[in-house]
Amino acid sequence: MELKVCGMREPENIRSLISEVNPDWMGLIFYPKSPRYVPDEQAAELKGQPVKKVGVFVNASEAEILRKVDQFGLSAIQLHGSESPDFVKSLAEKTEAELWKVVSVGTEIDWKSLEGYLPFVSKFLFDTATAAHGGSGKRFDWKVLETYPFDKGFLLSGGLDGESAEEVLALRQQIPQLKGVDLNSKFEDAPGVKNIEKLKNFKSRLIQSGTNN
Ligand SMILES: O=C(O)c1ccccc1NCC(=O)[C@H](O)[C@H](O)COP(=O)(O)O
Repeated sequence: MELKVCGMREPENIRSLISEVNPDWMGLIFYPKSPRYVPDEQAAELKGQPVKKVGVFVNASEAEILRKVDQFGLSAIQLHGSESPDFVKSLAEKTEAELWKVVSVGTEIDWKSLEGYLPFVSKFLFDTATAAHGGSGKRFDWKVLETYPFDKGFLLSGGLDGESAEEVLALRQQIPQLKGVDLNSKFEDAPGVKNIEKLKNFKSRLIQSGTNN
């Protein structure tokens, strides 16, 4: 299973994350209204960190996204707003970075509306719909994923906590397209500061169950 730890910002905390947790992905939030917002001034320090970085954007312009890809050395772009398939297509023509489309989940999902993204995204990420867009610490009802109709892999997000590992693994038995998890506010000591022990514990629970691949 892939592990993404989102909302990182503090250099010391990032160094501990990489050396002690070694996630597949580290999320940097470029949405100015987020309490986890990463300002441009941190680019020089964060760009060289030895972990794949995914930038989180909410309805940002194409130029802004491409600038951050370069500045921060992003390997992936997480589109967390209402970006259209045409917007994603245009971006795909201009960057080598992977594109991830977030699906904000309320009570149901219109699978047909996601078809237009399929040629351009490497994965979907399902998160709980809230006014703040992300980082809510709230779960949605995972039952809506039981009818997931595509081969494309996806990440599960939204309110995952230390107790979620076993439930995630059980869900993966049902839905093999579930390729990984996205951890954020439930693993924080403060916005943008992760509790490394909690993350290590979660990861070891995934590994102990023998499916961390
Ligand atoms: O985390 C934020 O502050 C945030 C704000 C606006 C858009 C996206 C944001 N986070 C992106 C993520 O991928 C989070 O990990 C995801 O929303 C899950 O967060 P949580 O429910 O706290 O686990």
